[in-house]
Amino acid sequence: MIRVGIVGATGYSGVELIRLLANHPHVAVHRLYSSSAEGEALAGVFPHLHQVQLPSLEAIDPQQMADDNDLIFLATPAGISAKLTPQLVNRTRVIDLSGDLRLKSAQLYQQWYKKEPAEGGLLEEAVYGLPEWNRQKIASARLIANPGCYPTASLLGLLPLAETGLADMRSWIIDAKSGVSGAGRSVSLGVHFSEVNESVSAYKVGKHQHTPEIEQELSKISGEEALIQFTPHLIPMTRGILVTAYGRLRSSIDAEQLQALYEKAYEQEPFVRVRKPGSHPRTKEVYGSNYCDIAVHHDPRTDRVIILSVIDNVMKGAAGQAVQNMNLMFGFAETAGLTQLPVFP
Ligand SMILES: NC(=O)C1=CN([C@@H]2O[C@H](COP(=O)(O)OP(=O)(O)OC[C@H]3O[C@@H](n4cnc5c(N)ncnc54)[C@H](OP(=O)(O)O)[C@@H]3O)[C@@H](O)[C@H]2O)C=CC1
Ligand SMILES: CC(=O)N[C@@H](CCC(=O)OP(=O)(O)O)C(=O)O
Repeated sequence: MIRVGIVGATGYSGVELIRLLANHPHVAVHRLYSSSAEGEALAGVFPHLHQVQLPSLEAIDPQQMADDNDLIFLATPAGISAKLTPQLVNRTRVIDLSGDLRLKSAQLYQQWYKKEPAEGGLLEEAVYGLPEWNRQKIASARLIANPGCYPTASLLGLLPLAETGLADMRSWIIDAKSGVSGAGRSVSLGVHFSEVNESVSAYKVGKHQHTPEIEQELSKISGEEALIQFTPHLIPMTRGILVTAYGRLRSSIDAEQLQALYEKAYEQEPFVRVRKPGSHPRTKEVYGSNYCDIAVHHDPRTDRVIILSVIDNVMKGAAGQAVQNMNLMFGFAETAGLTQLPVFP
């Protein structure tokens, strides 16, 4: 059994990590840390955890945290990991769920997150934790930058095409919709029930912090500079992301070839399911699971490729993917603790 500590256990990704790790065969949830509720029981924050055996919330003390845990998950807002990780990484392993360590360029981080970047050495060392495309590096890493929720759905959808060199990497428009849990648990007017319910809105148009992350990873795999148009929308539901991506190819490919390309790319992957032609995945069909479901279409009239990709933002978009990364880092079965089927209906 490895000893795992979670910082940010009182948040949505943190409590989802607990749900997954409570049933993990090789993990003990050893320590929980909080910046606001030290000394309290987690069940005081989350009554659904009443009578579940869990450690109480402790103050954040990096020295002690490194001594006490084989792995620390940082399920904290942007800006925290940049400060905590340098004190942890030489002494324990770290999986950061925030955006602090995903961008290799400190200047891009500053520009899109409007915060002080982590030191250069950390940005260089952090391994981008998208297992389907970076499995080997993850397995030997001591520091993982867990991908963002929108990038996870977008990249799993686009990378098989990006890899072939067939796609025009400056032509892609990514239209994405997210449930409200993507914004985390803290209260704000933007996620107030009466403002979100029965309404759909775009936000951060042309300014969303996941834009450079998606471009960075598309560029890495395609070998050319990707430039995307990314627009996120908020939808009145709790969990789920639907990405609809539109792009052009440099040379024509028919629908059967496109389908075969995706089926081959993901045939060995436990968590990516390529749908049959004509099927349109719904967020409900991955709810509560670590699956990403993808469908690919070619519209011969406009000569555009349309990719649909759905995930549960708290699972494959955050905690589920973090557990998948942990499994790889520690040599456990990749699916350990992650075999839940989607909750349906
Ligand atoms: N929700 C989602 O779908 C996704 C979230 N993420 C990322 O994961 C991270 C966590 O997100 P999420 O769980 O939604 O966020 P929440 O807002 O739900 O929870 C974040 C937690 O961080 C802790 N925290 C706040 N300030 C500090 C601080 N100064 N020092 C230490 N801890 C602090 C809080 O716990 P306490 O008060 O107990 O310290 C809080 O409960 C974020 O970086 C987010 O962007 C990534 C992908 C998807
Ligand atoms: C619905 C909603 O608000 N979603 C959040 C998801 C991003 C997130 O979780 O932040 P990082 O991945 O950058 O850490 C947003 O759009 O900012």
